[in-house]
Amino acid sequence: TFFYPNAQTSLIEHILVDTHGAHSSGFADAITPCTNYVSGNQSLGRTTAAQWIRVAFHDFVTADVAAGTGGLDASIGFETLRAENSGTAFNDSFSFFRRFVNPVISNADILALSVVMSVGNCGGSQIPFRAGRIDATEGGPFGVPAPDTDLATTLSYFSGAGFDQVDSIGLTACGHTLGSVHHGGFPTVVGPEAVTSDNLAGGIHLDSTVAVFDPLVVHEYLNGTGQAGGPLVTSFNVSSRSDLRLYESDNNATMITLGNQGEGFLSTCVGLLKRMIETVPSDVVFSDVISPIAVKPINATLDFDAHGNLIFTGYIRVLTPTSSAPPSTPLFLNIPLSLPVPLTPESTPGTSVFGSTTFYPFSIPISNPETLTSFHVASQTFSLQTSTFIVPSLTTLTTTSSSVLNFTIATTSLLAPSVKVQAPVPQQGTLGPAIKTFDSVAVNNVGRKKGYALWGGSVDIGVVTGAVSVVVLDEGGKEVDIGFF
Ligand code: HEM
Repeated sequence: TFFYPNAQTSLIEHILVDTHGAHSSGFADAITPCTNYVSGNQSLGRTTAAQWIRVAFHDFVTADVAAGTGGLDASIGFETLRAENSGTAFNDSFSFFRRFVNPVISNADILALSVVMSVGNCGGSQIPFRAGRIDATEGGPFGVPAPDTDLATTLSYFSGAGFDQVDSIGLTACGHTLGSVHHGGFPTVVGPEAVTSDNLAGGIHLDSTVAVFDPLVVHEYLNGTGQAGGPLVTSFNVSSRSDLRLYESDNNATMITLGNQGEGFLSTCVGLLKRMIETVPSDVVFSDVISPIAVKPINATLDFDAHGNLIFTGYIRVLTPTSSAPPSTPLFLNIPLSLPVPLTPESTPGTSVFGSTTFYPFSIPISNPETLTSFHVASQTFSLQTSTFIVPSLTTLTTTSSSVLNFTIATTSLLAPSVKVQAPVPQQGTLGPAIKTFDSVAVNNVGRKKGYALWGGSVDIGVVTGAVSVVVLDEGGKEVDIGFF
């Protein structure tokens, strides 16, 4: 499959941009509307968008930036039984994230992306997202501030993660614009009187707009209006007033500054939350920022149709910003030595905070694959290779409890291709999957078709939690083609 600009960016951009309507990834369903609780009954009074941000905070704050360890590495998945990680948020989130983890999207990247998505889809501004986080294989150190943690200890936890007092106040205010403190999990902060028939976990909102990422928490705290900063300011239990201690620690100077920023608070939060999700172990190499792609080939690949003919198939997705009119001129796909192929859009668009998306399916017969070195659409050129491809119609992953992958690869070369298969699989101690790699998978010649040699192989993977990748490598170990099943 031809991924633009590469598999990791393309698949993450899909989660970020294809949020609603046609071809959505399903990720944003969990936080749509932003009051939604995806892991249980709506009457519990829990909200998924808020949970995701809190989970990322707990993963981050035990970082040791001086040592270059910890941070956003999904170690939190192994730490859910710790008292400092009280509440259902951690297992709720990882159970939902699980199916989105694959060989090019780590648990930690999904967790970081969940922050970007909660903030960006619930009223906040877009946090630039970079990929490449590496998952921890075990729990990390303790050190998450709790409601009864004293100020000095709280500040020392933040400082270990690279955040000074001003940063810590700002980050906490940004986090506490969404969600609640629940009696279920925090009975020493919120009393049993919060529990009602439509609020069974007894959540008291941190500000009056529980599901809107806005500056209200700061204003309500400063003015004593609405939720007055929330239960961590107002708790009946003085020792549980951790937000009050933190906010007052510089005589409210930082909170007043944040209040004076008005909507500018949202940019402050982008900066702080970006730093939070980019606090990672020192061996992480980040990708470029993954931004919405205007003209995007999707699932573009060579394949054989039902009659055994070679086709070039897939979609072109065109993203139209909310402010502009949808594309009106017909779109053409140009391939070398052929007439332009007019593309007809699907009737259902996709929608997102970035605008609307129009999907143009294509399936073009190819008689001279050696000339298909690039294709052009909407004045953009995409280069590709056609000497080796994983054949989608001849590749299957059985989705019974134990999965078997049967794949077929087409090559112009008569040498057997070198194949690596990777699969997300369950692991002990966390709901986050681990990636299992099958190197140098055996292949057999299974015939010829349209000038290609066909190679078949099979991998008995066992339990699989998400998309499995097949990678064809050249002699130098460089990726020639990759497909997901
Ligand atoms: C002194 C530091 C902090 C303390 C002691 C603290 C403590 C807490 C507690 C006890 C809850 C209630 C959880 C529940 O009932 O489910 C909570 C909720 C929350 N916290 Fe913090 N927090 C701190 C800083 C932060 C930071 C820096 C962020 C993120 C940037 C954050 C994000 C959240 C969010 C989004 C919620 C709502 C969760 C939900 O509704 O499920 N917190 N916090």
